[in-house]
Amino acid sequence: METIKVIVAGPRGKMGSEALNMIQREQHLSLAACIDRENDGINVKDIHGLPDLDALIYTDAEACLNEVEADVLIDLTTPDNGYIHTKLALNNGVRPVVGTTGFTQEQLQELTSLAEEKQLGTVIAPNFAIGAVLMMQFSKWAAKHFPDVEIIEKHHDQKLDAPSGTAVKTAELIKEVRNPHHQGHKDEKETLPGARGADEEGMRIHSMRLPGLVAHQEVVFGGLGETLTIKHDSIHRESFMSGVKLAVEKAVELDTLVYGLEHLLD
Ligand SMILES: NC(=O)C1=CN([C@@H]2O[C@H](COP(=O)(O)OP(=O)(O)OC[C@H]3O[C@@H](n4cnc5c(N)ncnc54)[C@H](OP(=O)(O)O)[C@@H]3O)[C@@H](O)[C@H]2O)C=CC1
Ligand SMILES: O=C(O)C1=N[C@H](C(=O)O)C[C@H](O)C1
Repeated sequence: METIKVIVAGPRGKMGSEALNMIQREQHLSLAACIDRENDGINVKDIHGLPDLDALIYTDAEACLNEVEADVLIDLTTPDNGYIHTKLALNNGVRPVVGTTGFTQEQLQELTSLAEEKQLGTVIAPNFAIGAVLMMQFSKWAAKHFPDVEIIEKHHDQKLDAPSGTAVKTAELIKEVRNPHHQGHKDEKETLPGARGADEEGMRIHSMRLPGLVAHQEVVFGGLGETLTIKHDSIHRESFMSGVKLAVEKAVELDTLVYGLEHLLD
């Protein structure tokens, strides 16, 4: 397999540092550069806590994507910056692999059109953990039989977006098989606003944020005299890295945008 040259945006972050470790472990991946918010021009290996990899850090994303010869950008930053980086990558012939969540539907549509226009493989995956992808697929299957469903996602308290990208994607998959309808009593009233969570075509989504959590989701279905709970827990961010690696390998073969890792699995 040819070496794939990768730029990582957000190298000091919880996910970005895991991605650097993964690149260091994989012989067919090499780090071409990093996009960070500080330490312009410094080598990655000179930053305490980051792996011993030879590549310059850029604080100017545009300059990095313009100057550095790279095949793929892995973006693990924030919703606003991730969107800007993805557009810059596509406009500079670099294939984006995006784990960053919190993009709007309009942004996703715009990026889909841009990837198609440029014919550049792009992977945007709200969750790279294989177990989470299965949890979402199982939930879509269950919703055919149990149309009353609530999603409870639980994350660490540094998370910027709510609901999580995974919860949004789960709801989208369920909506493909579930007819919109109100859940709960027709005269139900919230005495504390928000008590029933977000309302997505009648399906409720609840977001919990606490220190100590990593990334967890339960999809609870209710039927006559029974409930079904489909649950996934990421207890370490290593759980996402086999999916990131797969996305990088597939991005260089694709010529359109793929939204969700399920499209890359057998
Ligand atoms: N798809 C998936 O499987 C997963 C996705 N995620 C998503 O990945 C993203 C990152 O998560 P996480 O690692 O936990 O978050 P962190 O806050 O730990 O990391 C984000 C990093 O991005 C940096 N950053 C912010 N703006 C820029 C910029 N303009 N240029 C370069 N770097 C920037 C931050 O720097 P600073 O510290 O200076 O602000 C920080 O180091 C989130 O959107 C999260 O939802 C997370 C886990 C799994
Ligand atoms: O911010 C996180 O941590 C995570 N974000 C993604 C999301 O929004 O779904 C994936 C995973 O849940 C971890």
